[in-house]
Amino acid sequence: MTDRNQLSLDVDVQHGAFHLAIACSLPLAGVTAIYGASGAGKTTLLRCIAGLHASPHGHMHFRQQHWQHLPTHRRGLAYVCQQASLFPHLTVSGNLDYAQRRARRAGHQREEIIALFALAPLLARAPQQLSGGERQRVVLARALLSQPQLLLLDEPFSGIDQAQRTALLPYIRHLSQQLPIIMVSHDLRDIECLAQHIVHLADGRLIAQAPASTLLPSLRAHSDSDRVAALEAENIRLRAALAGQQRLMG
Ligand SMILES: Nc1ncnc2c1ncn2[C@@H]1O[C@H](COP(=O)(O)OP(=O)(O)OP(=O)(O)O)[C@@H](O)[C@H]1O
Repeated sequence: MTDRNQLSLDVDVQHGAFHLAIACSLPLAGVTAIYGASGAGKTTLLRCIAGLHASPHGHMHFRQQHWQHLPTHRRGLAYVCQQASLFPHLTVSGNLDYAQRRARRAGHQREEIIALFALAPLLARAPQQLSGGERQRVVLARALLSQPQLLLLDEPFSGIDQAQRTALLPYIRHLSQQLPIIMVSHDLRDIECLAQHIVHLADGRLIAQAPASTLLPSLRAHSDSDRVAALEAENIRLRAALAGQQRLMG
């Protein structure tokens, strides 16, 4: 049996040529960030936790419950995928009502959630009338209406601009004081702002996991040198293209 405050997992998933094999225990407090480059397997790992990818030979324990063979809807979690959408034909209020009707337990906290996400002025609007940040607040509120024990967020800031991102951060920080969050991100700024613990993946493998304060300095140093290398490569490409054009023009 595992610690009550940990999610312990051992997953092994093959997607064509991609192989994810991860065994670790994640703290169930605050925000745990799953970090890595594009294609590292972050979303695949999150979907395994959600029960959306089967890993028949592994194991998964959440607060001493066996999750290995439990379907998604019985795990008591909420999963907010990248660019999660709202029903376009329903207002914000209608979207929340729909989620509440589908919740397993009787929802008594609708008003609380509306206040928490400052949604009162938006209730009568259609999803098309919301900014990206407002839409994300509704998506998070909708996820919370199911009263989850764990919230999974896949790139919660994708598709929204810097100002909206800054406005959304305190909502997620506040939520993380109420329930554990596991968040996928490839952006160290988000992780710095939110995460207490980091799981670093590369090519489907666990590279490191540690408290954010321990791991962030080395991740920052790596990401700076990656950025410099990418800029240099772009510079070389542009100079070669320019030289080619000059040759063509004689
Ligand atoms: N259903 C699938 N079938 C086949 N290959 C898949 C499937 N899902 C993901 N992959 C592949 O698995 C690898 C990991 O994908 P995943 O989405 O987990 O990476 P990621 O780290 O979340 O990347 P990103 O940051 O770009 O979203 C990728 O090479 C992807 O093409």
